[in-house]
Amino acid sequence: MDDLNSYRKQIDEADEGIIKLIKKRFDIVKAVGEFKRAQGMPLKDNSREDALKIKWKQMAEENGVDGNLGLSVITDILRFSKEQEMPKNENRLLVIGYGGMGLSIASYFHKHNFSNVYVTGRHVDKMESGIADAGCIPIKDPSAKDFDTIIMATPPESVNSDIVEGILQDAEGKLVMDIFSVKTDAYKKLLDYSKKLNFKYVSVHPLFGPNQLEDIKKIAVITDGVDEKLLADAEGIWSYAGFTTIRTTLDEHEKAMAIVQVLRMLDFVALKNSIGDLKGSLNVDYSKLATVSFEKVEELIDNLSDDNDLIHEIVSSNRYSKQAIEALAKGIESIKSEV
Ligand SMILES: C=C(O[C@@H]1C=C(C(=O)O)C=C[C@H]1O)C(=O)O
Repeated sequence: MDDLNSYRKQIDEADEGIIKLIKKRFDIVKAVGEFKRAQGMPLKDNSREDALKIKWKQMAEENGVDGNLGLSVITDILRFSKEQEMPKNENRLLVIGYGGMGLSIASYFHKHNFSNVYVTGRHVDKMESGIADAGCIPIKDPSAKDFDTIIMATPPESVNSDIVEGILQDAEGKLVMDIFSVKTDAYKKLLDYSKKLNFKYVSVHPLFGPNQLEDIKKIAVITDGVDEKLLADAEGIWSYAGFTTIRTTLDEHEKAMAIVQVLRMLDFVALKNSIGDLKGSLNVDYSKLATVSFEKVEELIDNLSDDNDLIHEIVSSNRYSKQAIEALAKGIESIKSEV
């Protein structure tokens, strides 16, 4: 037993050494960050990062450690390293809406260098602990005057609600962004408001769901009628936190969503219905023999079919939905003739 304790003591010492060296590395990275900012250089340097990854893999192997472990350690270090380099962003963000997307986005901003992230909503008092757990500040009856940027993480129909109207009344000169997945009625209404109330309006669409923020964080930014300076300001907010922004026109977004959202949703609904039908007519319990791939597909279908309102909203508001339905029907027809 004494031997085990003595080994563990040595392991603990080695671990402490690792942490201390990581801290030493972060301190140097911070200094690099200050140097680069003073020089006006970009903080991230992809070629240096690639070279480090190759070097760490080699170094690990030369020291009898699995090269993949070396690679995975430096990849993690680099991820945190850039956060060390970034100074806190003092932009005062107000997120309206504490649903899945609102809270995920607010918490992501908080975790990635934004120090002032406030969240509001109709029953914000009931959500105070959830919002605080996400590192953000719950606020009741906020005034837009106290913020720089307002992100509307609410359903599109909220543009007609007293709470949103109340906040926007005071938003003159502020940057307002919605994250609606369909850019039709609510988008037009916000556009009208922005002209009447003189706020800066940029419409964006996160191309991920509330539980997917650790993966790819792509955000579509609608460019129609937005000048370059305002576009850059809006993109700057997202990219500071590590989101990737993608410029698109309203029409290109609609067309792409006819495939990415409408076609996929209809296809899944059709698949769900036909799985049910075939299960009935064959009278088989297929689930016990389901493959991993099938289970993945079923999970996607289940996630989607929980949200009939969303499907309805997306399908009914996209002006290319009819074409998507025709394409789907044609796709099935062509299978029939091939088989
Ligand atoms: C510290 C630097 O800045 C960033 C952080 C790096 C690191 O942690 O090693 C490497 C490249 C940059 O993305 C640098 O350029 O050396």
